[in-house]
Amino acid sequence: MTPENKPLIAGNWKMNGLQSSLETLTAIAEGVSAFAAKTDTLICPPATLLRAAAVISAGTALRIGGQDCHAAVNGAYTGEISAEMIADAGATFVILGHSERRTLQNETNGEVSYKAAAAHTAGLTTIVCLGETEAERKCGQTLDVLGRQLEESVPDGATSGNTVIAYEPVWAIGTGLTPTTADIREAHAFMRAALEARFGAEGKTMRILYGGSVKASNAAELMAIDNVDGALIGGASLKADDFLAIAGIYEAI
Ligand SMILES: O=C(CO)COP(=O)(O)O
Repeated sequence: MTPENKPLIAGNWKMNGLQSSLETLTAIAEGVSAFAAKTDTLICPPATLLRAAAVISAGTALRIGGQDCHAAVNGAYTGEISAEMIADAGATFVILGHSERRTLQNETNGEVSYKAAAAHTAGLTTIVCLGETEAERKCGQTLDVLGRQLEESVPDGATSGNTVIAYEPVWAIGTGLTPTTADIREAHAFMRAALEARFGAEGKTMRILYGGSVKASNAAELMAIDNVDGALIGGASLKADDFLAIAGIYEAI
């Protein structure tokens, strides 16, 4: 990582969060300042809370992101949200290609790449998610899948400033299961090499997060693995204490 690229602890609230959840966001925004010298922090709430979250976090170290955007700048796309709208709400990041979207919305690598290019144009930093299914892992295809997803989902023009990769094995999401340390090390080393081969120095410093059943009890061990530059957290980001416990682990390192 470059000096300006600290580890990133990011929370994905998925389809969770009402106006009352802004109390949690406020507690997180207040709490992360203690770790800001060593760690970047981000919460991606549902779209309905984006603007309020951006207002609450303004002036704090906490960054706010969307969970998806459309590839088009604007137009007749009922129900969709553009990258520019996310930026206009005050957010600076967007998660793209999450496996829940790849699976439920049949989102393809190509679509993720178009969305990422649109997000970069709007000035957003993208978190491009990838990861193998349980069946792919069992067939020994994990690295092939990661290589293809990286190649096809990350657009040309990606830099260490505008792009973060998140490795989220599909079978580890919300299950309490995580890959072994050796498996994560192998996957992240493989992705690092692929990013360097394609993006040179930028690929060397692009952050690669691990996601999938990250909790306060396993975060320190997971974040200590080579080429793991932070975490993308689902369930454990919904409670301020849990999220802050994870965001604080770099203080001890
Ligand atoms: O999908 C995830 C984050 O994007 C991970 O979810 P969990 O942390 O709940 O396993």
